[in-house]
Amino acid sequence: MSNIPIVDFSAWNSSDTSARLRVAKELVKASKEVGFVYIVNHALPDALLDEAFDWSRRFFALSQEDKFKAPHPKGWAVHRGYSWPGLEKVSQAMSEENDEERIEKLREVTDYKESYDIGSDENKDQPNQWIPEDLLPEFRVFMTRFYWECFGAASDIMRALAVGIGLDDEEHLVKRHSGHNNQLRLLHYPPIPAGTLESEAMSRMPAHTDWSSMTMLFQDDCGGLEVEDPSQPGTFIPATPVKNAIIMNVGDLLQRWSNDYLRSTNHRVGLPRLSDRFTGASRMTRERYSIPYFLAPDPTTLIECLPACTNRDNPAKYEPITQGDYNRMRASMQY
Ligand SMILES: O=C(O)CCC(=O)C(=O)O
Ligand SMILES: [Fe+2]
Repeated sequence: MSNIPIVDFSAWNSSDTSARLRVAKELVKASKEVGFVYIVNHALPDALLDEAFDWSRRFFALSQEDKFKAPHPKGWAVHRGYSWPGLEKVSQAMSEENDEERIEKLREVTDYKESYDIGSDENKDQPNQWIPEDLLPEFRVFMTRFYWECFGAASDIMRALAVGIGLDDEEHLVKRHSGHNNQLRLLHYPPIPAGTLESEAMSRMPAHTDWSSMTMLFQDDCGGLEVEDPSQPGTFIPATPVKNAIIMNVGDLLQRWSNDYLRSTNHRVGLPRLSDRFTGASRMTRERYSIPYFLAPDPTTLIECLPACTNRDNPAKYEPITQGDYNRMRASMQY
């Protein structure tokens, strides 16, 4: 079993003030100490999550030619549509001088995954790249609904975080997220010979932090997600799949916003954990599906130290920055 705390969210939507406060405090304690938490008894029905994974499987089962009808636009400015294995390279790098040479080096190990990114249709800066409707009828309708259902659940989590941090206004964080700047990502890690992961010739997803405000992650039963142990840097603990739980993690923006009170923790995806991870002579790993939902404030939102996270003895550590500027700084290294 892993050491990632589990928070039962059912009391959050009750009228019992002290039970609500308890949920909020538990959530913030986990976000402070580990940066990752399983949330159970949340607002998203099991059937909805099953359906999301069904659609994801159907999407990635389309032919390469069909998936290429909604390609991720070239460059880093628009993060929507289909990314084929090897296109994206996750890294911790920040944009600096001599980027080209550094990006070349980073790309030497391929991330063996494919993804499809979806946002709000009203976000004109990040136009969705839908596949033609007849290829997968109702896919767009479902994903649009799922996107907004996820935002509803995320809003509850943000309210609980605000209360747990001790902000006067429960809506403080929600008010800064209209929902139109979030990103829903379908991820598929195809089967791969275990040896190529072991020798690090390829990776599923190397260690990184998210630059969201927070992320909700859904995963299938394959396993492989690992979280850096805050008490032992460099050691990773498995985020064992818990059916229909939301794995919530704090992103870099919320860490910065909270003056490092909440922790944005390194995580990665490696070999499946389960005993049935390999098949055949070439030791093919199981394929894996996951669905992260990255929450981001609106681009003009100024990320400046939350009032409850600073005092005379603990001054603000970071300059205020808009979400847009921060995102540009990070995203330009990714594609
Ligand atoms: O696939 C996963 O479980 C993790 C994905 C992830 O960390 C990310 O997309 O940032
Ligand atoms: Fe991540």
